[in-house]
Amino acid sequence: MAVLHSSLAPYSLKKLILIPHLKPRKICHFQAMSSSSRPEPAVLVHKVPGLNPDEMDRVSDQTFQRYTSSSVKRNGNGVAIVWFRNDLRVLDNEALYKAWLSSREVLPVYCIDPRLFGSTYYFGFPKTGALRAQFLVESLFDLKKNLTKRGLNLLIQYGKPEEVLPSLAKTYGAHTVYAQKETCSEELSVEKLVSKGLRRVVLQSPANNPNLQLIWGTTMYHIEDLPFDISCLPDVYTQFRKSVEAKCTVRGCIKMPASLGPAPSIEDWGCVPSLDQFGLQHQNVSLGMKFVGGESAALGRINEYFWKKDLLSIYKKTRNGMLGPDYSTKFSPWLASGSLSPRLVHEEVKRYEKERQANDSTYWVLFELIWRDYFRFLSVKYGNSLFHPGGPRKLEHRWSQEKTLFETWRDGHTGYPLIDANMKELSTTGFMSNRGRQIVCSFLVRDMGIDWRMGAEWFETCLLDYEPCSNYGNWTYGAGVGNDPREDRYFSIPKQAQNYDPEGEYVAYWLPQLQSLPKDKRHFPGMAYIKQVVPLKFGNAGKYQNHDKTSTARGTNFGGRQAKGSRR
Ligand SMILES: Cc1cc2nc3c(=O)[nH]c(=O)nc-3n(C[C@H](O)[C@H](O)[C@H](O)COP(=O)(O)OP(=O)(O)OC[C@H]3O[C@@H](n4cnc5c(N)ncnc54)[C@H](O)[C@@H]3O)c2cc1C
Ligand SMILES: Nc1ncnc2c1ncn2[C@@H]1O[C@H](COP(=O)(O)OP(=O)(O)OP(=O)(O)O)[C@@H](O)[C@H]1O
Repeated sequence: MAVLHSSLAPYSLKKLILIPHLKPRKICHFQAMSSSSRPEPAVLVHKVPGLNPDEMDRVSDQTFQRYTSSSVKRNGNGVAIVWFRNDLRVLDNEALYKAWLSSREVLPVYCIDPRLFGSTYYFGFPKTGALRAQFLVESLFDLKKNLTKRGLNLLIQYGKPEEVLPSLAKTYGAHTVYAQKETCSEELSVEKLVSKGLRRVVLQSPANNPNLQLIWGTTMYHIEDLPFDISCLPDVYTQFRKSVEAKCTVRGCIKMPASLGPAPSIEDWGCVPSLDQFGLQHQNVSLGMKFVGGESAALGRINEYFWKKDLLSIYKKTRNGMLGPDYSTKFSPWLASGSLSPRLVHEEVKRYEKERQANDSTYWVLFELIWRDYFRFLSVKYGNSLFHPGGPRKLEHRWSQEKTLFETWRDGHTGYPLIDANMKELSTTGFMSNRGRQIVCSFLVRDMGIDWRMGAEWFETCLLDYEPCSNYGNWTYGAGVGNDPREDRYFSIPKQAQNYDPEGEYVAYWLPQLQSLPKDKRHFPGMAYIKQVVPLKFGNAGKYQNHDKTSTARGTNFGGRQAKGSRR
């Protein structure tokens, strides 16, 4: 399978794949592996959230108090395991809550599954890039801290869940493994294997009868509250939104007990791993935004965006921006890892509307979260077709898989500053604005004619907020193979540049060589910049355009899993 980027070669996790139970080297202090022990970068990097550690602790403690109840009573027996997946939080975590209710002791576990550090399906990119891995490490560290504060801890195990969990269930005599339900085939197959592994435990020691309980928890609207059967989910977003808004209510957050302990007695809970244990090298964020992983940071970001800076009240006017932390909520990395519950965001929006103001902007954050729900539910309805070239609509289209051309897009060398700046932001920070994502998607698919799955898989590698449903859902939508009622949604670069970066500030931030140019030349700098690798499909960039068909990058196709892709 082709691995594209020679500098990404150390991503392979051969060591861990060969020795799945490899004991991690101990690094017990987060400082030892965080960027804070490294030299400060020379240029300004915005930490998100921008709160200092004391403020973050205070905000997190206050939010925990608000969503905690002392009146819940536990009435279970024995040991229950919580298998943490993409729900790396304590608040509003139904799997954790149910495990606590049904037991006397809770064992929280996270499995570092080597498959997460393998390759993407068709094109062999790293499945998890270094920036998202760092975000995961920070999230685990924070989860361990928050669980410990509540009388538990987090057992971090190296290996496949289907091997780790049955073995733990047997050792600790657990009656149930609780986990958040996933919806895409890779995760569903792991769920099946875990169930199978637990059944084997029953055969080996019939007194011990552990089973897997999967609990819905990723969306704002609960799947059981939808006003239609999931097989009848409306295909068009607006119909879905109107239907749920009219007929469903968002459930309130689960109030968690103040103490979740005790945990079974375990001598060595282990430490949070460092990046080299995933076979990855630390990547310093040198420009743009550095997101801090974990539930405490997520709660800090809500506080900063809603209450401290009052940005929620102007969200609808700013949300299409591209530069800096303030134009949008930036909740997505925490929502994707489950450090933040969408219901908690909903409840905080409602509290803000009551205590400060309700307007179009406060509503619009919920409107966007409904998009997130929509893509999640679509994955249940459409299954793997979300990942197939023809998408849910099974549309036939001949895509190019030209490697060299794709690489100009991936590396930000297309000759179009708006594309190049966005792609550089993605590889430097693991984030790109929603506006940017739509523009680079349209360019790859419609101007370059490249297979949308190459773009989607590159996003899968890089994004901090990577989440299969939103990523592949948006890519199929942008590529015209999803359920977009508008055919051929083309994003014209000159028009997007004029509307969303009229002064060229964004492109000059990411491409410093443009800073000395007059503002009106920054998007089409002609000879002062790289040659454009392809002409625009609906060009019209007038005198600024510098395309020359002979300069178009041409190269070989990818090896990848061509046959599999093209048969659809
Ligand atoms: C090609 C492409 C790929 C994408 N891949 C992902 C992905 O892997 N993971 C991901 O979370 N989002 C993805 N998005 C959606 C969107 O770009 C990000 O959610 C958003 O930019 C995150 O920034 P924010 O939290 O500041 O968003 P805000 O504008 O503040 O929105 C609030 C929240 O609403 C949700 N949301 C907003 N827009 C969308 C959308 N179009 N689809 C789904 N949810 C949305 C997100 O959870 C977001 O955090 C993708 C969009 C495109 C066009
Ligand atoms: N969490 C995920 N992240 C990324 N991709 C995923 C995820 N879950 C499933 N997929 C994708 O789903 C697809 C499953 O493969 P495939 O389409 O071949 O299965 P299938 O529909 O069962 O195929 P077949 O009908 O040939 O058996 C792959 O493209 C895989 O990458």
